[in-house]
Amino acid sequence: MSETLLQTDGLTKRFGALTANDEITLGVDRGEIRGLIGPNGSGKTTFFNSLTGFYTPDEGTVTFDGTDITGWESHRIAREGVGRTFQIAAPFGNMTVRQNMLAVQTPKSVDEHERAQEILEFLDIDHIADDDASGMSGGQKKLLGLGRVLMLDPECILLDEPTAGVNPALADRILEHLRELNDRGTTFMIIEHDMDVLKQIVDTVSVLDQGRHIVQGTFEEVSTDDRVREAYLGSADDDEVPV
Ligand SMILES: Nc1ncnc2c1ncn2[C@@H]1O[C@H](COP(=O)(O)OP(=O)(O)OP(=O)(O)O)[C@@H](O)[C@H]1O
Repeated sequence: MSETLLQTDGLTKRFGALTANDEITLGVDRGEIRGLIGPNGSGKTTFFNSLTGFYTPDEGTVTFDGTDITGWESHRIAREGVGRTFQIAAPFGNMTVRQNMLAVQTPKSVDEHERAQEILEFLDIDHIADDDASGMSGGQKKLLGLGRVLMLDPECILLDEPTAGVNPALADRILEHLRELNDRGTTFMIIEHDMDVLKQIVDTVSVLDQGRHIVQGTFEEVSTDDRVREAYLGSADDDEVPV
């Protein structure tokens, strides 16, 4: 039987009169790659923010590996084992790629230089380690964002559009890195608008619509579900309907 690593129960986040996350109950199994989809404004990024301490949820709980982490500060959640990347990867531009990696506060027991070098090599960006991070391409910045998350050796990583705006060759390499990390045991939850990317990598998909978790299943199950089609057709993004 599978084991749940990350669980939300009734997670709710409001902005004034708007309920951006409406009682979301969802569990991610240890070792899986879960996709998180939904039309624009359905609450995906808010969900990541509420899970990782960037927002304080109004109601509900978040449990990670059996520990209630609801309302914890983001750096404490990161140290507990939940990493996350952002839609817009924004490294410190006045620092080198390596300095960006070393800016992550690792536990004292870790040789941060050795770990940074290993990760830069793993992600194939070690050849630009001593270049200014501001000169990186969008895709390389996404890799650096992932690299910074890996400095804390997280058990679970939440990725916000890891291949958006990245050229197809580099996007394929990012997916390969994610698969390799998953093979080594890392659990992922991935927000991704590109259904071609999603179906290549996910085990299961959760769908949000207007803040609610409406459907969960395999990519095939979700993409043929009438509720999902209705959610997308009711939004401005008809071209994004998963088919
Ligand atoms: N800080 C905030 N203050 C007020 N409203 C917000 C805030 N963050 C998000 N919202 C609103 O909450 C709703 C959900 O937004 P969210 O960014 O989570 O959606 P999303 O599914 O990630 O969208 P997208 O696919 O466009 O990135 C939207 O109506 C948005 O305008």
